[in-house]
Amino acid sequence: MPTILGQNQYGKAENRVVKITRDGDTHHIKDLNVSVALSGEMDDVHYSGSNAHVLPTDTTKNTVFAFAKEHGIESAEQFGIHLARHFVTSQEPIKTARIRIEEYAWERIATSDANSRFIGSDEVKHSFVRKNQEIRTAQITFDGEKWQVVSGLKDLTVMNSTNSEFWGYVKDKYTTLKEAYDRILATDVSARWRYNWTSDEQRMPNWEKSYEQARKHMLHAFAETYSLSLQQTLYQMGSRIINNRSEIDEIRFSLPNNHHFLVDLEPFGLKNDNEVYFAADRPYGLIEGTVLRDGVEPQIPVDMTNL
Ligand SMILES: O=c1[nH]c(=O)c2[nH]c(=O)[nH]c2[nH]1
Repeated sequence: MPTILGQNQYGKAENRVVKITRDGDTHHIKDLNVSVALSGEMDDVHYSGSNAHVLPTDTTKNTVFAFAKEHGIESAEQFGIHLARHFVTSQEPIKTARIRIEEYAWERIATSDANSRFIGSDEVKHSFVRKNQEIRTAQITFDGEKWQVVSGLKDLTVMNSTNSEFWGYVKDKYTTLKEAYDRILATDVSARWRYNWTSDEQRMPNWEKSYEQARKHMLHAFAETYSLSLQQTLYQMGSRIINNRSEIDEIRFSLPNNHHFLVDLEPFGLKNDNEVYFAADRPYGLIEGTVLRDGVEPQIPVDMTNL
């Protein structure tokens, strides 16, 4: 045969499942985008078209919705673990399941405003505004023995309006950038972190707490680092998480440097004393890197933070 089949996987991508949990008249929302990718003994379907090993992608979609009802959605990670375990243990030919999840967060609309027409009503218990700050991500992979859980977030937009400098860099004949001793540092954080939990189902991390803590540590490190480069800030954010969270061994960041250029106001006879900036959307610097616990092998793919 002149050709052979290489890596392959299949499943239903982007199942948008919204689960409302009713606790009396107080409701809770979980809003997920779930992508299923299965792989295993799938040579025949590719070579001859025999579907004998193929669980339809349509079934994987139905399973996502049925599991939301049967198991509930405690956390993105826990939900992904249920799904991955189900596909690998219920279907002989399926050897590995990878579940990718994006979670969109919602928060209750606060109605403490004295003028609110909702005061005294039940509205606050079932009215939500989508938190547009960040999207939470989770990827769960199970091969029948070992688990790999990589959680993360994207589009977490942050800015320091001072405490950032950039100078002392290489200058060649094309360099025009002026050294900055007080600049804006802004980025949209995309991060993926890997848990060292791989097998003992009795000792799973607390996924919700771990996410909140990882997010908190990266934000605190961003705010507290007096930055000489975004690269330095990246390392501080990662090492703060590794040092404070023993369940996390590796974290990878993709950080666009959202440039803010001082606007020349001289033509209008005005002095710009680091007050008025042009926020450029492109091109942007792109600073990416992994921070690891010492002695640990990296496993998060280089491109994963761009998903
Ligand atoms: O924090 C930065 N890192 C760079 O590598 C870089 N390069 C550049 O032009 N501006 C910046 N800023």
